[in-house]
Amino acid sequence: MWSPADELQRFGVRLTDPTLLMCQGLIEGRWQDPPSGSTFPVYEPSSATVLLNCPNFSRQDLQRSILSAAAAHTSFYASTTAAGRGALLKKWNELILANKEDLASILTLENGKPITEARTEIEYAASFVSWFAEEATRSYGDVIPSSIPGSQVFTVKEPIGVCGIITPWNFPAAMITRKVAPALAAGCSVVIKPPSEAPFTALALAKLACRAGVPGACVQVVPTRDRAAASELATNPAIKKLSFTGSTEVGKHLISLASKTVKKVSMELGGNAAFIVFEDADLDLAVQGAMQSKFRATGQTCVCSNRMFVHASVVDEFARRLTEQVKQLKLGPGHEDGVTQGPLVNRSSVEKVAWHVQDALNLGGELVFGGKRPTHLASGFYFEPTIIKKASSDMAVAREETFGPLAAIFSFNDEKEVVRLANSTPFGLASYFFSRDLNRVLRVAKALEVGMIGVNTGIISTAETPFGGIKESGYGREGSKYGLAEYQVLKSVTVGSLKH
Ligand SMILES: NC(=O)c1ccc[n+]([C@@H]2O[C@H](COP(=O)([O-])OP(=O)(O)OC[C@H]3O[C@@H](n4cnc5c(N)ncnc54)[C@H](O)[C@@H]3O)[C@@H](O)[C@H]2O)c1
Ligand SMILES: O=CCCC(=O)O
Repeated sequence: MWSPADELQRFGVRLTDPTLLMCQGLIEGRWQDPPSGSTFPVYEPSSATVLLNCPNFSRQDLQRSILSAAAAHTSFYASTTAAGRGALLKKWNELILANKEDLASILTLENGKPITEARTEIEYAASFVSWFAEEATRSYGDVIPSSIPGSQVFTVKEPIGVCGIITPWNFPAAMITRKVAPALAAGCSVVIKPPSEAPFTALALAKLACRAGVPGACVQVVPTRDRAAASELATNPAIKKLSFTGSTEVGKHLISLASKTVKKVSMELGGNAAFIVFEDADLDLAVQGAMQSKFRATGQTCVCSNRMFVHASVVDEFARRLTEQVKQLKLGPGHEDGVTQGPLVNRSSVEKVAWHVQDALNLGGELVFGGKRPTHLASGFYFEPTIIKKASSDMAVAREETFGPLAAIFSFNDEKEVVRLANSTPFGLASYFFSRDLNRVLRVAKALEVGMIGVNTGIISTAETPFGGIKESGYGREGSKYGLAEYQVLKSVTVGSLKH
């Protein structure tokens, strides 16, 4: 009998557990097809061919999913302790790690990232599950001395209810677990609308959650390509919390929809990270940080450095050393041995990078490396890792995130000037800077208007670090000791008329 996993053999991939690849949604606790029979194609980015067709659910399907998630939430919370939910998450974490190779294979096929990076993402995704397995049991309230004689005040934290989860394609596993794990830890149920470019990793993760013992109706996954249908998660009154990761444009639209029913909202939106190299920096460390923060996921992360500001006295040497490193990158299909840079996710992403490069060159930028689509990989969504010097504020790359492998190098002369340039964007997600001067480190860290800063490092993403932005990069924090509260409400209880 045909199974979706058979189709992967066309791409040279065999899963150890073929049942992880699901071409159905998980609704009302059951794996099912859309009543309409509708599907949409999901592409394999290195060949630009159809990987598989995914079920395309409707607004009505989302409505029944939300209804059943509401009933499931009530019994889930009533029948579990915090320790019990922690145990379910621990089991889920073990299953994710035990199935890392299959999950990474599915992720690479739908997203394009190299298999080594996909394995790292699965470990990163699992780290949120194990983190919140522990946090579940550390959700403390307060006892507050009352100003009213004979009264006592205490607080409890309760699950907010059904959560709508909408995630992007660039981290098909980690963006799911960073939201679902704290929601389940708090005792909520979730309805997930996975990215239509990469829905199969989310479905596989949900399958493992069910195997771990999470009730299917508490972790529903409803793929759809219909944006109007997906917006049900922002409008339906039974959804009490909307957690969205994606572009600022879509985030703003969803905030306005969610405001009609005053939902609690978390928004992890776009960035435009500055990466600053001061004259006193360790240049080799700065180049290493640039490689980590620029070329991870082929430049398609919200925390990717987008504008590299390098002090004029070291800019040529920095560009030379960066070019040496970029020459070592191997571009190709994610499943091929030794590949370090995969394709972009789709054609429009390639067009955006090509446009940013052309615009920079038209406005006086100097091409140092790359700059075009590679001719030997013409069939996929590829763009060469690219370095441009002499970037300036009038270029598109200065205003918008490229979301691709373009390192645009600007030069600067003094600290105040570069801090002003770094902050001159509506976005405020992440920044990086390199300096050996402790006073400068503290001064600049204070002055940068972002939610996350990397000092002398290009890696800032871990389960224990609060993840999130300010300004138009959003609000709310994921991961860390703050992540659980996003899925809880605080209730205060005043007990009066106490007799002594
Ligand atoms: N801050 C963060 O943590 C973070 C993390 C990853 C990505 N991002 C941002 O995400 C963007 C790239 O991802 P993308 O292209 O998938 O973003 P996107 O905003 O186009 O889509 C994100 C998700 O929203 C869905 N969606 C789109 N329109 C919708 C609508 N009208 N109603 C309901 N759902 C809708 C998409 O199908 C997808 O699942 C970048 O801007 C990136 O910076 C931010
Ligand atoms: O793309 C944004 C998320 C990436 C990360 O968690 O480091």
